[in-house]
Amino acid sequence: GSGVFLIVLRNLSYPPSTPRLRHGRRHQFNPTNVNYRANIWALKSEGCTHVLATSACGGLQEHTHPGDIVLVDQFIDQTRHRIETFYDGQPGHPDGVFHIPMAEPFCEHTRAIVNSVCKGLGMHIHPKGTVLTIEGPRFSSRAESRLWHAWGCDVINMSTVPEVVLAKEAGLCYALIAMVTDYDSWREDQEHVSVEKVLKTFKENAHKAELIIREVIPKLAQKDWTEILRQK
Ligand SMILES: CSC[C@H]1O[C@H](OP(=O)(O)O)[C@H](O)[C@@H]1O
Ligand SMILES: Nc1ncnc2[nH]cnc12
Repeated sequence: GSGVFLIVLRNLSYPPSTPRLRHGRRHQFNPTNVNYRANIWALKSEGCTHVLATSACGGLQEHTHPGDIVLVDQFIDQTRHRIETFYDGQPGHPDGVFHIPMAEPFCEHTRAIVNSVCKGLGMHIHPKGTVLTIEGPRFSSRAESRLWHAWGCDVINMSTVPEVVLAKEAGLCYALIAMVTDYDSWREDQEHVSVEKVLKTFKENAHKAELIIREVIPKLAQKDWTEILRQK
């Protein structure tokens, strides 16, 4: 797959805990079957406070070119078969019903640090943007892709919902580095998305995410997050 990883800071200490591969070590879980709850619960149980996620995404606007990076601050959910809460009434799970506010799904403080690191590295990035998450594993039809484009979404993937939602329920600071790999299928003058296109662009640009993450982690560790985490 796209070689995606999550990197997390444990107990605000450095070095961070090991990267976790969202789709499993053999890329055996498709986006519907990723156990988002187990991943986030495991991080929380390990004492993690931050999640830096990367995702290979399609570009839904002219300005979100393949090769670009978007620091996503909003999502639109078009998934259909996913559990988005730990509070599901099952035995052994947290009690009650949780109507969690979702006006600000991502951690603005973590995003600000990622943004300043990108600036320092001289990288041209998009400091904010909206991701649309589809169920997959199929890509969007051209009509769907045009609709997402008309809605004004910036990028599209298959993994941010419910990952960011569960991270928020768990009180983790979650930031997403969206790596644009293709133009999805809304443009007739451009090659439509395919796995080959995604993997090729991802490989060519993965070093950017690595550079960013290497610098962001020690910066996260330097900041006092007590108050921010207390309010989560
Ligand atoms: C391999 S193309 C579709 C696949 O790529 C993205 O994965 P990730 O978010 O884990 O980087 C997208 O969400 C789809 O799961
Ligand atoms: N066009 C696209 N749609 C959904 N997920 C993607 N991941 C990378 N490109 C994508």
